[in-house]
Amino acid sequence: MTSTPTGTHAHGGTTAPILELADVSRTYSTGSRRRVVLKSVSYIFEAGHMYAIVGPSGSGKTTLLSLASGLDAPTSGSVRFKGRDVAEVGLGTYRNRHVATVFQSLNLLTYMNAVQNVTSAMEITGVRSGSRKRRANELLGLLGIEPEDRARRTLQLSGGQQQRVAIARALACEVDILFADEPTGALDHEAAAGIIEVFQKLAHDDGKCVIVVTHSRDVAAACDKTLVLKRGKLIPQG
Ligand SMILES: Nc1ncnc2c1ncn2[C@@H]1O[C@H](COP(=O)(O)OP(=O)(O)OP(=O)(O)O)[C@@H](O)[C@H]1O
Repeated sequence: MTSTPTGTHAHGGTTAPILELADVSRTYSTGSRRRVVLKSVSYIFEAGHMYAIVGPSGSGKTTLLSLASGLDAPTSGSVRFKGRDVAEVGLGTYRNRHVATVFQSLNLLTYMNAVQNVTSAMEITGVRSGSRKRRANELLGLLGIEPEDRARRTLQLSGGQQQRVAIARALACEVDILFADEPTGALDHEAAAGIIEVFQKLAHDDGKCVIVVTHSRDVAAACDKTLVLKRGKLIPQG
């Protein structure tokens, strides 16, 4: 999809640079061995767009997501949110207030039920207490979690249901950027299509920036832009 000079795109929403990777490198050192996973990666992500990051296993996709979401800091270069270095914003503030992440490992609180998982995340991001439970139920419903399953501890839910609860939790945070690492990995075709539709609405109707790491061709095809990570470089396709 192409942006017009006025900052609108084909879906009618506005676009604006929201996240910038500026000359970002990440090196891991284990013993005497140094491995450069990202080499001076620069890219500007815009609000209102959905991006796919693809690449071979071990190419550094999760590393890139960790840096962009403030979980990890680059060895050199900077990650900028709305023009400010996230180190200056504070990694904790950036993670809690401005971005939400669906991890491959989901990180659900398994002793809590689905609704509690969603509302506890809202508490951290400062969503008004009066509306939390209603919004949690709304999102879980949207993602196909039935009322009786919402009250069960997430440990008792299937892998696909847990993945959808993790997505509901991320959506509940009302942040500017949503990161997701293989968000459809545990889902069948129909459920995956539903998730993709939710992500597209989030980008195109609500003006969020959605960045998805995926091995799925279907997910990549549904995104506005695909970026390939290969030999430490991030290469836009098309
Ligand atoms: N904490 C770490 N310490 C040392 N090396 C690491 C660390 N995290 C990742 N690596 C290495 O960095 C490289 C990139 O890993 P990363 O998990 O980012 O790749 P990926 O593209 O997400 O892989 P996959 O598609 O298999 O999930 C790999 O060689 C990995 O072994």
